[in-house]
Amino acid sequence: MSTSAPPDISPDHTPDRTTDPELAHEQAHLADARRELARMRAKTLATDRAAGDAVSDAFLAGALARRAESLQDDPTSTLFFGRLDLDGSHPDAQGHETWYVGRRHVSDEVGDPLVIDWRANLSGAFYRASRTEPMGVTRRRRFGVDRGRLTAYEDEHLQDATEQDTRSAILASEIERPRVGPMRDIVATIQPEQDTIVRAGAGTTICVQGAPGTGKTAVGLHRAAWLLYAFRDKLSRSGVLVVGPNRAFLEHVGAVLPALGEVRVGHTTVEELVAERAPVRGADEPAVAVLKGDARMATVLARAVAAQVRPATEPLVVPRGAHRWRVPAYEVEQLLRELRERDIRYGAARGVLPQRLAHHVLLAMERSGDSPDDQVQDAVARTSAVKKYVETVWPALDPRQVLLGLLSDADVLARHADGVLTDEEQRMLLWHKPPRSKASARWSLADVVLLDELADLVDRTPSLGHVVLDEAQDLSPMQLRAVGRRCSTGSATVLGDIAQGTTPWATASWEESLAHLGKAGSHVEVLDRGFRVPALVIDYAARLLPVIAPGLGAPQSVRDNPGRLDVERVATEALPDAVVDTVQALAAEPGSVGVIAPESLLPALQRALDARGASYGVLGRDHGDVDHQVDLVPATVAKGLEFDRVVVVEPARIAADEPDERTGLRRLYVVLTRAVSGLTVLHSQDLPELLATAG
Ligand SMILES: Nc1ncnc2c1ncn2[C@@H]1O[C@H](COP(=O)(O)OP(=O)(O)OP(=O)(O)O)[C@@H](O)[C@H]1O
Repeated sequence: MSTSAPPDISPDHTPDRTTDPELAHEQAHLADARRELARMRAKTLATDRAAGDAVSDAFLAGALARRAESLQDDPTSTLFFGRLDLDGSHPDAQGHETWYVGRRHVSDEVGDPLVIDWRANLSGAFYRASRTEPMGVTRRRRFGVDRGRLTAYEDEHLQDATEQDTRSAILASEIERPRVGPMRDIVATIQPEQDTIVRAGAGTTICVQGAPGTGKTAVGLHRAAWLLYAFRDKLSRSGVLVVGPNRAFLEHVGAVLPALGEVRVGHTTVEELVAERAPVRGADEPAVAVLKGDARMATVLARAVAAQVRPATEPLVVPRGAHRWRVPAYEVEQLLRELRERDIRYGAARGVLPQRLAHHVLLAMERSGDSPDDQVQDAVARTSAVKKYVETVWPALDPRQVLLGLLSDADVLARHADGVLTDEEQRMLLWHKPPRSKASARWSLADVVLLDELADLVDRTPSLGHVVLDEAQDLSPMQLRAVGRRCSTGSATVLGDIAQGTTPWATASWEESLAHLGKAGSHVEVLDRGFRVPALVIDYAARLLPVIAPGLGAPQSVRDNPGRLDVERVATEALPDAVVDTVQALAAEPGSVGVIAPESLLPALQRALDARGASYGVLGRDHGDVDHQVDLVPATVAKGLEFDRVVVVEPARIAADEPDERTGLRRLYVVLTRAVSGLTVLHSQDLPELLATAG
């Protein structure tokens, strides 16, 4: 590999930017591309917005405004970060030898591309071409950039057998940069194993198991952006959704897709996803929540809904003029049986029932010599006699009423749970003090997930085109079903790490999770190169792995910097001040600082920080609209986040706050793996045994 490295990469190889002709040539191409982008934008702004009628005009104006916005140049960034030189063998080369790869497509007046989108077919070679499979690439060039200027380039001549592979300094500098603010995109440095996941087809559900910091979240978000590019028509209609563990996480990752030009992707949590069914106002004991999240509940609920259809014991009688038309009960019963056997939702069957009954009335009319037409059938279907009859045999359902019945009445529950749940399990489910009505019930999150299942049994939940489900290891089978029904006709990207499962219902295997999601048999890919956590820190955290996830390995840190690890014991009463001292020392350098502590210690830490005039935010409480260098993070909120430097306070207590030892140590594993450059552990209690003993 030949390089021309900038001061910010390696001071030993500083090129003279003013005289390096190659860099000057590339800088000139960048200037051309900027000019053409400005031209494209000006043309869009000058486009006539009158399409004909007012609605079309408004639609066109909106589309043009969005396009103009997406064509806005960002002077702090460059329009491309890579270049491909191709031989004639690449199928998409179209006679061009040189292609520049960037965040968006830029073309000149006659339509010739100056920059191609990183998601275009051809760009795949930028990420995946190798010496063993050059994909028609003779030279791959990566650019070092600094504040909107090209500062360096690195070349790989993939078809030159004499050239040695060397480590990319540009990739290294990207990975080593101090973290500030929310997560950034990684388009310039997506790795080959990541790119394979990003570009998996629209119909493909893929599950990624990866240790902390292996880029799962980054890959999931880039996959969403790629899908929206490659299948724009289909997916912009059906929609793409990102589901993450909590709001703090969504705020951390929420800027990535807009930065890639995708502003219409929803970001939500499982809790928010099902919130339309009822507000969460109660909580369950862990054992009850585990049971309510068990997939067997789906069978109980399906039975409860099916049982709402009542046998037809009376004939249907429809008065019309001087006549009273009758459909005998056995005929209605036959009709109900047919509808029950069809694979349609309760509500859909109820919707067609009036017409079916009316049709039988019509048959009776015909038998008596009348010749009624379709309008008569419609009129009969709308009569109050038919409506009332439908209400008795196939009543309207409120999911909350059905669940209220199940959880408050032992007989009702026994009828539907017989052979599915044990007597003991049925006892656990029943409310000790049933609420008076569905409106006064204090539904727990697990209840609301059951309501979501019930709602779907009544009326099919619309499916999106694609769902990216992050931290998926933490979802119960019933929660996975809730997400799965939202991509039942689409596909999913399922991201997680079994070792980071911190719920009592966390999954033991991806095969199981995928089956509950409705995507059984989907491919599971493992990522094992760690881009976040430096070696010293990951080795320390990995001491927990044999207990929390036997069989799973630690990531191989690809960071050059081994990182810093300090473990310090202080007296209990001195702990808050020791935390503030450490935070102030760490905050003297650029980069974010996360102080991760057990919930119960937060008030004392806040008092100590306030007393010393420190400026900080509290994640999970404050909204992410203000960026603080220092964040106080309850241990339960830390999942998926990263900070340049992390202070973990009182690990033994973080572990002890969880319902069992394994979950406690898994929580600890999560918090110990948030650091990009350094980890400080401050404790007054003894450390958990696995951390205390040298690894
Ligand atoms: N190819 C890459 N180039 C540069 N940075 C990368 C790359 N892949 C991942 N990263 C960076 O590594 C860090 C960790 O990535 P990410 O948060 O996606 O990991 P994760 O596997 O989801 O971690 P966790 O399991 O802890 O949630 C992020 O800062 C991300 O930008």
